[in-house]
Amino acid sequence: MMMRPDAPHVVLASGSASRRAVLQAAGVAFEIATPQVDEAAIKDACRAEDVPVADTALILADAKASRIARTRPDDLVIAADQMLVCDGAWYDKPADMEAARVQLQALRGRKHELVSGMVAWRGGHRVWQDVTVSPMEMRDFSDEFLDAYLALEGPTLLGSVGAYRLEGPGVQLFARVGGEHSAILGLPLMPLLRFLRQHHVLLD
Ligand SMILES: Nc1nc2c(ncn2[C@@H]2O[C@H](COP(=O)(O)OP(=O)(O)OP(=O)(O)O)[C@@H](O)[C@H]2O)c(=O)[nH]1
Repeated sequence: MMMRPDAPHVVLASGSASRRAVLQAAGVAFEIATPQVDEAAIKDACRAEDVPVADTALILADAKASRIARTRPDDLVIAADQMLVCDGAWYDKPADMEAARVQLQALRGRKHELVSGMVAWRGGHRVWQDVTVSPMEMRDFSDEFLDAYLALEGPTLLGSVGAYRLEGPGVQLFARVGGEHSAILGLPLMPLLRFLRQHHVLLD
């Protein structure tokens, strides 16, 4: 591992397999803790109060990190939240495959943004935050393509805010994608790794 010998214990407060895989592949040693947070209720409240999408992502990430940090004051707790915005409308992880179809048809042929908020907590408070925006543009794919994609990927799509997985055949949905690959998958590594080096977790 690329960890400093005196590194604090790192905890990823997430139930996302994609985030876990991204951080593991980057050579960071960490423990997983899955926070119980009613994300939908927080999102609804933020939407009702016209909270900007980037602030909403940070509020959600804070909710996850603080739940875990409460019992681990000495650990470095990292959490993230990813919002999808298309022409001002917020989209969430689809509830079922029909919702995934409807969502992909809504995003087809249009631009959308993935807004990822990340926070780090230590000693009972936030010590770092980052917001990364990934500009995405879907091509105007056919219903025949969409049917084939949904049949191929199945329920794995329900764990993704966009109802797609860029790292698989989902890449065929796009005309162009912007920013870091890891940011699209839900954990922007460039800002996070920079912070981990600054916070004496990773070797510089
Ligand atoms: N595999 C994959 N996952 C994606 C992609 N785009 C978005 N996601 C996932 O979509 C999810 C966004 O929803 P969030 O509410 O931020 O996170 P979550 O899945 O609830 O997980 P928590 O961190 O526990 O909140 C994350 O798990 C992202 O990793 C992608 O292209 N590929």
